[in-house]
Amino acid sequence: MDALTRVNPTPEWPPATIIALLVTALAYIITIAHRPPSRSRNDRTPKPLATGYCPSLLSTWRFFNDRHGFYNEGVAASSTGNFSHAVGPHRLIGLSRAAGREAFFHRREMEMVEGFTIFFPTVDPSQIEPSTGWHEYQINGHIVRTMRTENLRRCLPSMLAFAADAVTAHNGTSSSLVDPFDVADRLVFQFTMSAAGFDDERAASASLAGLGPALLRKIEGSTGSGSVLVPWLRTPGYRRRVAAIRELAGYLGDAVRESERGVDGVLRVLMEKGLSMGEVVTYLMATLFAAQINTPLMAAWLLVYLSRNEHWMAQVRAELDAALTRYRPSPQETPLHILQHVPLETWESDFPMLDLCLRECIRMHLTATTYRRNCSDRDIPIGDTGEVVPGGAYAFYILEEAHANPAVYPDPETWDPARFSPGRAEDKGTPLAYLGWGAGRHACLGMRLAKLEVAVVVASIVATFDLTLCNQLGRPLNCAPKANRYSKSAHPPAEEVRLRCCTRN
Ligand code: HEM
Repeated sequence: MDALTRVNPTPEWPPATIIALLVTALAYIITIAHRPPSRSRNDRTPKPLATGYCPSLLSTWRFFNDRHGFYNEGVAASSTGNFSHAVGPHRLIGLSRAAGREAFFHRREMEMVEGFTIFFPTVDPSQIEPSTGWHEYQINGHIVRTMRTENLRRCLPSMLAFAADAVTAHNGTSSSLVDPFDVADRLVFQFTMSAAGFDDERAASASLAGLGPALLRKIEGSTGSGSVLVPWLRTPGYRRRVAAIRELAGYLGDAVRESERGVDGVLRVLMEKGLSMGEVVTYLMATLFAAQINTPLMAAWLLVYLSRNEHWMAQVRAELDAALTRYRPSPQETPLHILQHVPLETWESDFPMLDLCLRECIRMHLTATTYRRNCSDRDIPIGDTGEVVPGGAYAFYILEEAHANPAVYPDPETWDPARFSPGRAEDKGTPLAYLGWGAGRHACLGMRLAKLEVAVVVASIVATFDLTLCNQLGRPLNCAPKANRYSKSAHPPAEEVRLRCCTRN
C-alpha cells in the first residue's frame, strides 16, 4: 500500500494553478464558440474591425472596456464610417455619419428593446423574453400616460414641496456646502415616485430616496462583458444585478401595498385595471430607472456650470425672477413659496434659457451607447454606402459621434448654451446632429417629466442661493470640472465637487 502511494502520488496543485487553468479553458471555449463569422464575396455587411481569433478577442475586450476608443477606431478605419464585429455570438454593426444615423434611428425594423436586452440587460434575466420585448410596449404606454398634462399638474405641487424641504434643510445657516449630485439624485427619485402616483408620504420617504437611486445605479453598473459573452454563467455581476433588482422590487411592492388606497395617477389606473403586483412593480422599476439614469446628473451638471458662469446665471435668473414677480401673491412671500404658485404652463414654456442650458449639458454629458436589432429577416441598406445591416444583426451607436463633432459644434468641449440659440442653431444644418432626446422611432418618452424635474431642482436652488463651486473641502474652484466624454454613461465629475450655498439677498 505504501509502495502504491509512492508510485502514484495524488498531484497537489496550488489553487492559483487551478484558477489559471480554468480561466485559460474558459477563454478558449469563448474564443472557439465566438469565432468571427467568415465573409462571403458578396457580403454587404460593413467590414470587420478585426479578424482572426486574437485581434477579435482584443477588440471584444475593448468593446467592453474602452468603448469609445474601439468605436472611434472602427469609424476612422472604415471608408463609410461603418464597421462590424462579432461580440460573443452576436454580429454587431457600428454605425456613424448621416447614413448610419438614418438607418439606426429611423428604420422601423431597428428594434430598441431587443438591442438593449442583449447588450445592456438591466432587467432580471429570468424575466427576459426577447420575442415579447419584456412587456416593454405596454410599459411604454404607461410611461406615456405618466407624461400627460393632468398627471404632471397633479404631481407638480408635491415636487415643489419636496424641493422646498430639501432647500430649507440647507437654508438655516448663512452658508452651507452641498453636493449637487446627491441632492438632485434624491429629489428626482421623489419626483418620479410622485409622478408615478405614490402619495406624498411614500414618495418623500427619506430612506427610499437614499436607497432607491443607489440600487438603480448598482443595476446599471452591474452589466458588463459577462452578461453578453457568457449569459448562462452566474457571474458576480449577474448576482449583484439580480439582488439589487429584487431588493428594489421588494421595497416598491411594499410601498404599493402600504398605500393601496392612497395611490393616484398611473398607479391607480393600473391597480383598477387589475394588473398583478409584478406588472405594477415592473412599470415602477422601468419608469424610475429611465428617469434616474440621466435626469439628476443633468440637473446637477447644470447647477455646476451656472455656478461658474455669470452670464448664464444672469439669463436663467432673469426669466426666473420674471416668474417670481408675476406669481408673487404678497410682498412677504419667499421665492420658495412663490414657486408653489407657478403653474405647469409657465414651467414648461417660460424658461427658454434654462432649456438651452439643459440642452447643452445633455450634449456634453450624455455619453451613452445605444443599441438596436434588425428584427426583420431583410437587410437594411445604410444609405448609399452599398452596405447593409443584415437581418437579425445588432447595431450600436455612440451619441458622442454627433455631439462632439467639431464640424457641427465648434469647440465641442466648451459649455456654450448659445450654440442652440435661434441665431446660431449649430445643430440644424446636419441631419440628426442633436440626439439628446433620441430621435425617430424611439425618441425619449419621458422628456416632459425630465425637463420639469430639472427645472424644479434648478429653480428652487438658484432662486434661493448664490452659488460658489468648491472642492470637497470647501475651497473655491475657478472652473467647472471637465466632462469625461469617454465614460460608458453620464457621470458625476471624477473629483467630487460641492456648491457653497449662501442665501440670496
Ligand atoms: C435628462 C433626462 C433624460 C435624457 C437625456 C433622456 C434621453 C433619452 C434618449 C437619448 C433616448 C433614446 C435612446 C435610444 O435611442 O436608444 C431616450 C429614450 C427613452 N426615454 Fe429618456 N431621457 C431622459 C429622461 C427620461 C425620463 C424621465 C423618462 C421616463 C420617466 C424617460 C423614458 C424614456 C423611454 C421609455 C425611452 C425609450 C423609448 C422607446 O422605447 O421607444 N427618459 N431617452
